[in-house]
Amino acid sequence: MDYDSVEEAQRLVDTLTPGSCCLKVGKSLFTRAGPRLVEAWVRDGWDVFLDLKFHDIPNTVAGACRAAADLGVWMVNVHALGGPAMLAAAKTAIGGRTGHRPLLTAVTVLTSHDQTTLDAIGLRGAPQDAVARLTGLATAAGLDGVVCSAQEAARVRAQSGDDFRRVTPGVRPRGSAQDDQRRILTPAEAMRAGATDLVVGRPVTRASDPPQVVESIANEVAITVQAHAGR
Ligand SMILES: O=c1ccn([C@@H]2O[C@H](COP(=O)(O)O)[C@@H](O)[C@H]2O)c(=O)[nH]1
Repeated sequence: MDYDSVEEAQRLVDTLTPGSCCLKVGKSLFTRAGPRLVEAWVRDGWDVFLDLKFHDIPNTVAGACRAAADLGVWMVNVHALGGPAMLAAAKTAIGGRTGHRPLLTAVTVLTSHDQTTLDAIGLRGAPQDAVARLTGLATAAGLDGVVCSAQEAARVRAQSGDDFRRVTPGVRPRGSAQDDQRRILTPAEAMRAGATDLVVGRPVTRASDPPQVVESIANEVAITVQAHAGR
């Protein structure tokens, strides 16, 4: 839901049904529309992924996670780069709740990053090695999964098990623009690689017929899952 206006976002939501997909609210729409829009979509039955990627001192991140959980969202995330103490604080804030408990995932290496970016910011090794290190931190802290590129999904599953979610942005249907993403796969490739949740933004939001693109991605995913089940 990376739209510049609530009206545009709501226009797309009105063409979709909960169950066909989830809604991801990130920094741009949240900064514009705030928590009331998230609450309204939750009330309407949507699973909302609040993608605010909290990254701060442990106490602040814990407070932000509690606030996100109070909105009733389905999933919330933090940056694994915040380190073990911050991840533990986020886990305690969410895991210690009675009642609604959102899934808690950690961003490993942004899908817009490649080797050149990691070298520039001083993150050691290849992107897949940094993803593995940060997945180790998220797993040790008891999180529900990580955000990574689908290119690393198989390795994350091997490292942390089937139940540990692999949430994958950087998904691009064949023929669509790569934009600023660097580590990408198609929906079918992402499913085959072991992604559990596909994140698709601009290929949908910038399409002339967004609901048609959502349907076509859902079909591609369903066909891939069926083919996999038949093996
Ligand atoms: O590593 C990451 C983590 C989050 N994102 C977010 O996902 C969407 C992707 O949008 P596209 O338009 O499909 O590129 C966007 O909201 C990012 O903030 C990510 O891309 N990579």
